[in-house]
Amino acid sequence: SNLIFSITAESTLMKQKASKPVKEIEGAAAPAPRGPQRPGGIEKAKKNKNRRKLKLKRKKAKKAAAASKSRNLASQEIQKPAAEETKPEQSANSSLDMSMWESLGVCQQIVAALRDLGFAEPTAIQREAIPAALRDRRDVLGAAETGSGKTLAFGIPVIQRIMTMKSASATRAAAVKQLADIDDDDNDDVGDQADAIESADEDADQSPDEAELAECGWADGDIEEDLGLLAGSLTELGPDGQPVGAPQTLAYSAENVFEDDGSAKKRGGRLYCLVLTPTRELAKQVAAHLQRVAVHTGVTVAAVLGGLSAQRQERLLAGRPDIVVGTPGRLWDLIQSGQPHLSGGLASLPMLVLDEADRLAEPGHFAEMRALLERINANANDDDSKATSAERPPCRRQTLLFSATLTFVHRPPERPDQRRSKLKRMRQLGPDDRAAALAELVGMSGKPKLVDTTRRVGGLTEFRLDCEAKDKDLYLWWLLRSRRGRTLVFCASKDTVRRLHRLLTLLRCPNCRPLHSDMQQRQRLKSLDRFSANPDSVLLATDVAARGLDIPGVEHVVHYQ
Ligand SMILES: Nc1ncnc2c1ncn2[C@@H]1O[C@H](COP(=O)(O)OP(=O)(O)OP(=O)(O)O)[C@@H](O)[C@H]1O
Repeated sequence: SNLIFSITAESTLMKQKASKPVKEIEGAAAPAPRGPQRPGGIEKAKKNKNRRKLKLKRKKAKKAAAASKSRNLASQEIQKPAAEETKPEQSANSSLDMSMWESLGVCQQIVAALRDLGFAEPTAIQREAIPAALRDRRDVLGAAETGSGKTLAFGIPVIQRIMTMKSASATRAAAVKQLADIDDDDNDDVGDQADAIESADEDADQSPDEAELAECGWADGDIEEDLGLLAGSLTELGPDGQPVGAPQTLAYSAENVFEDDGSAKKRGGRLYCLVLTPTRELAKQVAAHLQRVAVHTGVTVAAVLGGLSAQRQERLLAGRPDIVVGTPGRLWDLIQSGQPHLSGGLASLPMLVLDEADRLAEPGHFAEMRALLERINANANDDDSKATSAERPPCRRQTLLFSATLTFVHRPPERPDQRRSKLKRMRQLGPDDRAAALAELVGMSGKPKLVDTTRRVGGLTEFRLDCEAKDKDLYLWWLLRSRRGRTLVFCASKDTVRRLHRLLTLLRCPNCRPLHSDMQQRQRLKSLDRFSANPDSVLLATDVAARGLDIPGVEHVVHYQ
């Protein structure tokens, strides 16, 4: 049958090929007969030549007539087929309803990129974190499981806030230019002028300088290799923050970064955001993700990775990307070596992101992360003191911390002096207190917005019941009496399972069965069967015995600790 199929397919193809030219010719003119040329038949050849000329003339005349006829037709009608051809590709995402993003306050340039990616709706963590970070400018502590879209939950507010800050800085620069152009001796508002000029000077100080770049070892050779790590788009923004003209996708090159007419200097600027990730791979992934969303915004992103040579890193950072993504170790090395974009940028860093903070808090990373945080926080404090002296506008840093779980604060980093007491204190904290403790560690300002979608996975609701040890049995009994449905009670030891089984049987708790590793296999299977078969039953189990069991329809899980 394979053979038959293959022949059928081929003959269909051949038929199509054969029919196509026929169809085309039918619509135009009759094909010229292609007979074999007999050598020596000059007369005949001449006749044939004349005939071909005549046919060519007729064909041209027909074509001209058709063209003039078509000119008289409505232009839309002529272009219709071409438009229809491109339509399917364009309409794939253009029909998406992006109103949910808009309702979160996401700007058009970012919505356009999300549309290109086919992301019609925000995920749960994005729905909650974006307005808090973007509209309310709050610090955010976000917890959501892997693959839930955490990168854009912090990435969108970061990119959009940078757009706003850059636009404000462009407005200031324009104001300074205007002021410089006006020769106004009677200007009362001298203070304002001075402020505007000062901020313009700050901007100018942060522009890339070619001599500085040369010092950093910039050479034309490897520029192409860097393109994948430093990319973005260029959209000129007007004073109102809206794009002027069509967005241009940028492929960075030597020309458009350093040898243009000065626009590169305008583009390169301060460090707006530092994103810390625990691994190189994640840094690369996060940077790529942010770049895709920033494609129409003019915001630039660079990943500083452990595997890159120091020279290449210097070159990347010499481009003064708005966002730098990297691991704490590598970033700390660069800061210590005095890398100007990073060291200078920390002095008044507007935004800080900790991605996968639970892993960043592990001992392997924590020493460097703490050093980095201390440096950033020290600078922020310096900045605050300057702000009060009215030399500069106050710059409150916004911190966004995301993690797969917030439970990592159970395992705080080693602090030899306070180790025991702090551990003990953390264990006693509830989720909100834990978040607050973490916020304090990172140096978050105010009360951060806590967004934890892990507590709501699949409609799961988690409660904790605090009580005296002597009242634990009473509360368990109360729980089992007040909540009907299949209930699994995890116990820490076999002895507890035995004791609770005896107690609950005495208290006439119905359909209560034990499960632990000292039981015979037959008894264990019986307990499991009864529990699975009865929708209103209780299984008292050690976590070792019950691990990996897949029992459908469990209504309640109790951790008897
Ligand atoms: N709103 C959305 N709609 C559809 N897909 C999305 C949306 N947001 C993110 N994604 C996609 O979901 C995938 C997971 O996103 P992301 O990497 O941000 O998750 P994560 O929570 O950070 O996971 P991890 O912990 O593994 O890093 C990515 O491929 C991303 O492109």
